Amino acid sequence: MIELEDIGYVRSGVADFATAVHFATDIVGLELMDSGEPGVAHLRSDSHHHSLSLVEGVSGVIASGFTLATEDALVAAESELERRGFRVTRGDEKEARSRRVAEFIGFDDPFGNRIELAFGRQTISRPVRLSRGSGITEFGHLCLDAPDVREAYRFWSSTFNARVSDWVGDGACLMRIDEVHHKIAVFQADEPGMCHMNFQVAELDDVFRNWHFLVEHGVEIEMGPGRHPQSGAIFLYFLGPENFTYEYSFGVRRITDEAAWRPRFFDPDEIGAIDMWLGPKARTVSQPQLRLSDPA
Ligand SMILES: CC(C)c1ccc(C(=O)O)c(O)c1O
Ligand SMILES: [Fe+2]
Repeated sequence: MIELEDIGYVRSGVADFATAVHFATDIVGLELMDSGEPGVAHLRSDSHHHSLSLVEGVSGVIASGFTLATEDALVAAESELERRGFRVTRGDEKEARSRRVAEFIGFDDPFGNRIELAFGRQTISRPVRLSRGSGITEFGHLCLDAPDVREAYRFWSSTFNARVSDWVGDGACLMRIDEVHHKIAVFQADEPGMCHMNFQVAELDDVFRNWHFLVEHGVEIEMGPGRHPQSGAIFLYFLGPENFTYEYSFGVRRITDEAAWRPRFFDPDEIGAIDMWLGPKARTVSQPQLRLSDPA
């Protein structure tokens, strides 16, 4: 069993680099860090150097990064994954530098999502300088696509310390690795990919201020504002360039009594299964418009 310390970063390829960087900064509000690498933009949301990297090239998610607590844990994880039959590669110095980590390994999960495990992620002491007043406080969670969500849960819970917090039918599984209701989610989709990347905001008002801002700037709102019955968070999903879905949310539940928590099963065909406010795009999970990464 490999103990994930935290979620770390998303690395995503973008064909139109300038447009994607403009969106991540001026629209989403992330801080653009000086990467020192042409064609790579690091976007900061919290005390870490970055949580999103945009890499000029082929469009689509490159990897999802997680942190481990120690170098020994990384070495042990490498052996453990190899023992389980995964082909593990170790990042070289240049690649580690680009991720602002000391060391990392990478492998493909059983569905084709590239996963990286890192040790020694860089912390920045000065406060974040958000590009606009979006109220972002941290990278909240990432949601991966997989064709079989139950199978994905089996992978995450048997390989890592991921525990299911809630299910939405067979369509979505929300998993925690610490007290936060979920930091990893899996959403049913035919292909591997990134369903969405979530950023927490400081107050409820930020969700609504951001909503107005996004609408005024012609950004496609995919769902919300609404409230998830699972984490209890007020959410807003919107579509960035190259089909990259962002989510802002506020007020995610913390599971403080680990022994007492029982995962709940929400029926995707039930009204309000993922939005207690019954917003137009969120009546049921089985509706095709909830394919967050595919707005068509
Ligand atoms: C619809 C997706 C998978 C979803 C469902 C529930 C929550 C939550 O409770 O916060 C999410 O963040 C989601 O992204
Ligand atoms: Fe989410």
